[in-house]
Amino acid sequence: MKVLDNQQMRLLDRITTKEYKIPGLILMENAGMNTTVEVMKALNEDYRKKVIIICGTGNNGGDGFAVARHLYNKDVQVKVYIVGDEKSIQNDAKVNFEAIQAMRVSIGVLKDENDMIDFNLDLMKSDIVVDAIFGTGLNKPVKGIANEVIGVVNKVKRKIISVDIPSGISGDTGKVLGSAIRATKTVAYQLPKIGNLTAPAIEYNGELLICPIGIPQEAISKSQYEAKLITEKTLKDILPIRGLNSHKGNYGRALMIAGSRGMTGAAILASKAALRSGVGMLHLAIPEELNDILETQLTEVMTVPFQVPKGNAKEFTGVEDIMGSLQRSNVVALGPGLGRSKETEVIVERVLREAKCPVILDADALNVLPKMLKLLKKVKSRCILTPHPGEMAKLTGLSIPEINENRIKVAKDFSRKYGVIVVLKGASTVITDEEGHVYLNTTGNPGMATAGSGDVLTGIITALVGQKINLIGAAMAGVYIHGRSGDEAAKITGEYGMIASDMVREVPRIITEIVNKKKAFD
Ligand SMILES: NC(=O)C1=CN([C@@H]2O[C@H](COP(=O)(O)OP(=O)(O)OC[C@H]3O[C@@H](n4cnc5c(N)ncnc54)[C@H](O)[C@@H]3O)[C@@H](O)[C@H]2O)[C@@H](O)CC1
Ligand SMILES: Nc1ncnc2c1ncn2[C@@H]1O[C@H](COP(=O)(O)OP(=O)(O)O)[C@@H](O)[C@H]1O
Ligand SMILES: [K+]
Repeated sequence: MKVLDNQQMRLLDRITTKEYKIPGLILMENAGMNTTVEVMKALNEDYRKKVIIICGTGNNGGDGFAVARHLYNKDVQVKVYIVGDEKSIQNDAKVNFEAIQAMRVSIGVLKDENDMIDFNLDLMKSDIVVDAIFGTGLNKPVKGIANEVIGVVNKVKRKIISVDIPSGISGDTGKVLGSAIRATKTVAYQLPKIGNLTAPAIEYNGELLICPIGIPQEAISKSQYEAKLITEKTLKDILPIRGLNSHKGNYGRALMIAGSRGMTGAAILASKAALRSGVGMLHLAIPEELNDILETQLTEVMTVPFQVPKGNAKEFTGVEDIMGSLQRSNVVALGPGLGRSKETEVIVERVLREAKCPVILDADALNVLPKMLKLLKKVKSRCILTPHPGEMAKLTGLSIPEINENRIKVAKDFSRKYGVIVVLKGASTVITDEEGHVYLNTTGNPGMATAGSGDVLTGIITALVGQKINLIGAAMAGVYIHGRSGDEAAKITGEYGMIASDMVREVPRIITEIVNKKKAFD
């Protein structure tokens, strides 16, 4: 599904009205109708409940007036408040404004401090608030009366339904411009905007619903977009159905270089996740002293034990055993629990110089990478990097807040500069490729903020690349499946107590569910 910025959304609206001859008023009517359905659900057919609709003077406010009209017609107790000067209401919004005036819907105007007294009283008596102050037209920080209104609405703890985007959130970036409504539910129109899907806005949306408003599919298919949202439908085109006559050789021979003393768990989690994601054969390179432990834990994995020198890393001849295995592999992943030793540096450097197959770099491989960043450009195959914001900070020299405020830009710039795929992890994971394409994932939950969760992701992506899924497809499918596995695990265990192994357990079921739907579809 396409994800647009404000300007792209405005352009799509304009094309719909100009080229497809669908008046803006029809779109507004659909938007109003669909939002009314959500308000009715929130009312739960209790007509004693009161609804306050706060409208700005632009088209977002126009949608709010349309909602007011429909609710009033259904005998719901509605009060509309306008933030700003009603004289500046124009065009489609004006049509709806004049309609509710003619219908004698109760309307108040909020221009200054004095108007806040009645508003506050009404707010206390209300059950549901519809937020139609600003939508995609917000173009500067919220100040003055609008800022005050947002402040009191957030404090009063009512159910809040935001129209298109929580007011105060930039549709372009997801940043809070001054202050923003913290909604219970957001009804986004036709397509999500960047601001609906990127942090920090995801804290403000509440439940996000995407409602069609009648923009023609053809116009959508031609429209420009900033990013694509990864959905189950995306995966149906990525995950292959296994041939009846296939054998393990068809599903890849992956090499995982992971684990060190004190961090064998990372190697175990990444390996199990890879096996549970369908890789044909998995080799795990680990320091020889850990071989027995890992062989006992991982029945189906073949280990590649290597010698680690006691003193001088220059005598690290064990790296040749890893390189030997690398030559026979069709994907290599390195980093989980590898440690930040000199040996890790040698391994990462040798893999980057010698690998002919795709390379997946995570965790400690990323931690030592800043010393040899230029090598990324020399890799014979393609690379996927899976940093969390802390690792990305080391790779870019930016601070973690700088990264989190500009997640898409940071990932995109890095992908372009070094010619790699970046999976910037965290709530709403961003994936970018060498050509500047951006993909967003919204599966997952805060329960996944637990040690080992990233190792599971690396395992899944490795297995998918091993199964010859193209790299960007594997990254997309990997983060989606990983997030869904986290969501399933949270349903059983809850977010507090879930651990990375719980996610691994859910991975095969999620993949099967998606592939079965694909089979039914085909
Ligand atoms: N055909 C269309 O264009 C459609 C638009 N729709 C709605 O229209 C919205 C976009 O409408 P608009 O482009 O009119 O803009 P908005 O209604 O989002 O708000 C912008 C209005 O507020 C003012 N403004 C912006 N930032 C401000 C600030 N910080 N403080 C005070 N005033 C500020 C602007 O000057 C403008 O008048 C969408 O989010 C959606 O809800 C829908 O009705 C569907 C159809
Ligand atoms: N709040 C959240 N919502 C969705 N996904 C999350 C959230 N917190 C963490 N995750 C996911 O969990 C994983 C954590 O990975 P990482 O930070 O590398 O953990 P570790 O190094 O302990 O394995 C990432 O894939 C991340 O996207
Ligand atoms: K809004």
